[in-house]
Formats: sequence, structure tokens, C-alpha cells
Amino acid sequence: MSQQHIPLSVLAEDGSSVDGFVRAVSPLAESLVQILAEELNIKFSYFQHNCSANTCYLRLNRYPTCPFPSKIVGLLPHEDPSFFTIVHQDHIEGLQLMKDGNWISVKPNSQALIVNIGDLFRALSNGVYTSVKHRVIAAEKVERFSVAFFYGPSIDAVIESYATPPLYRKFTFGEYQEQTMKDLKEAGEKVGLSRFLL
Ligand SMILES: O=C(O)CCC(=O)C(=O)O
Ligand SMILES: [Fe+2]
Repeated sequence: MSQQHIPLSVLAEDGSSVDGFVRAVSPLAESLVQILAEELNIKFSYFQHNCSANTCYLRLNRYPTCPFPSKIVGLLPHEDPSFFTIVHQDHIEGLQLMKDGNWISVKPNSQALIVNIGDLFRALSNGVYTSVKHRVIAAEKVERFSVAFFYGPSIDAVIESYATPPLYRKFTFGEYQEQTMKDLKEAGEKVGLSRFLL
């Protein structure tokens, strides 16, 4: 597969479809974060302080056709490292979610958006919101595209469980990213939030 990461701050307001997507999804992300934060009594100012067009980004995913779809995964199983992610997929099946130990296929719908809670909201909400493990399977005959909008903070943002007793120790987003890189290098996979369990 190929991926392109674009920080929102470098997107030109050029009327392109990527620009249009960001302009439609950014206010949606702001509304969602207000609703999710209010449920937990977390102040919206926390997100206003830590998240901006310099810290949120788009990922453009392209999954080329694959002659051995049963042997090759399009995108490896992972939880997103953001507060949450808003995904727009095309009409090709491929995205799967882990539920009760089984992979469940998400019915493709190019008229709908998918919202995935990421590890940071899981930690902040003390596990009330759950980051769902997902992957993308490869397809033999058709190419697939998706766009993911990652609502995340700056590297110095402090992530602290809002409830007591906390399930996770306090950490910065920078620490989380460093740990992820280390795990990818040493263990070959992302271990994720369980590294920060108390
Ligand atoms: O392609 C998809 O449907 C999901 C993409 C995704 O999970 C990601 O970019 O993190
Ligand atoms: Fe993802």
C-alpha cells in the first residue's frame, strides 16, 4: 500500500477535493470533540490548547491490487494514535474491526464517514471510550482508496486519565510516539497504550 501524510496547516485553500474534505471535516471534528469531552466533564479548552491545524493531519491511503490477498494484509492491525480519526472510504470492501476476538468487515459506504476512537481518547477517558483495533485486507482485482483525518495533539500535550483510580500513567504524546517507534523497531509491531497501564 502507499500512504501520504499531509498536515492540515500545509494544505492550500485551492478548491481541490482534498481541501474541500478538510473544510467539511474540520468543523465536524470540533463538534465531535466537544460532545465527547462534555460526556466526560473534560474541558473543551484542553483540546483548543493542544490541537490545531499543525497537529491534525490527513492520511491518504492507496491499496493497490494484490495477487495474493489471503497472504498479504493491506494495512496491519492497529489502533489509531489520535484522539479520534474520521475515515472516508470508497465503495470497495477492505476495512475490518476486531470485535470479541473476530474480524468484522465494515460495509463500504462512500456516503458515510467512520469515526474511530484512538488511543489518546481511550487514555484520557480512562477506558470509557475504547480504541478499536482495525486492519485493511487486500483485494485481488480492485484498487481501494481511503482518507483518514487524525484529530491529535502536539507532542508536548499531557495525556492524563480524567478519572480515579487512573488506568494509565500520565504521559506526553511525544513519549507515546517514542515508545511506538521503539516497539516497531524492537518487536516489529505497535504495542500501543498497554505500555502505559498502571
Ligand atoms: O483504509 C481504511 O479504511 C482505514 C485506514 C486506517 O485505518 C488508517 O489510516 O489508520
Ligand atoms: Fe487506522
